[in-house]
Amino acid sequence: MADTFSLQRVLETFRSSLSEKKEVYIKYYIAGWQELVAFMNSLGNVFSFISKDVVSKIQILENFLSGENRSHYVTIQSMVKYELENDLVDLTKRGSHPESGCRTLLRLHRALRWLELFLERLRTSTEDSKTSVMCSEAYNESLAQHHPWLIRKAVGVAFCALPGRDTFFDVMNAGDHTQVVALLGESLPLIAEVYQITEDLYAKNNLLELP
Ligand SMILES: CCCCCCCC/C=C\CCCCCCCC(=O)N[C@@H](COP(=O)(O)O)[C@H](O)/C=C/CCCCCCCCCCCCC
Repeated sequence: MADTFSLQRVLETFRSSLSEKKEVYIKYYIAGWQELVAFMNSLGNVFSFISKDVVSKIQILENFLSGENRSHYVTIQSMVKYELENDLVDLTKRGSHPESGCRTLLRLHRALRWLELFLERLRTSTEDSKTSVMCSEAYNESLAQHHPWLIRKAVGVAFCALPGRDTFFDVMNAGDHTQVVALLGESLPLIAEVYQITEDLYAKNNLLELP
């Protein structure tokens, strides 16, 4: 991973995550999240409880990717098939498989929806738009529905420490504001496609509420 965040690289990793058959490569999906975590770390310690959670989930998936059953963890589709066929997923309450690939990836999948909603707000924002408002609106429409009160409160506090819109645009390292907006316009359909493919797969297999 490079030192400085670049929106272009996030776009490339999510683009690489889609196979010709429209399956999602876990390796690149994780790489996209690693880029985003690097960005979040650059925002300061107030976000460390969030990035630690993402890093631990990335680590769980990386262990599957390099473990003895790695051939089943190439795509999200192959992972779901393998874990379901071999009863490796806690479907209704946490039991012998508390850290299955399916439930771990589901947490990142829900966060991807937050990202999509937030970036769409950023893309269409105006000079006086507040990142904290855009972030919390996107959060309330997505992840918040899956988080208990205490987490929602902590996340609300963290949002207040977000830098302004101009800083976000600069940190993306994608040129001037017009170029950033154009790149966001290119990135969002890709992120949305990866999200939708995963959502449909999880819905088809009744995996959207894994404990
Ligand atoms: C393109 C540049 C601009 C955007 C860059 C954004 C970078 C964001 C990077 C990561 C986003 C956060 C991902 C959060 C994943 C949360 C997964 C989750 O829901 N975990 C909870 C449930 O897990 P289990 O307990 O069931 O294992 C866990 O309880 C949560 C813990 C921490 C709170 C997570 C809050 C997420 C808030 C999302 C907004 C992040 C704001 C970042 C600001 C840029």
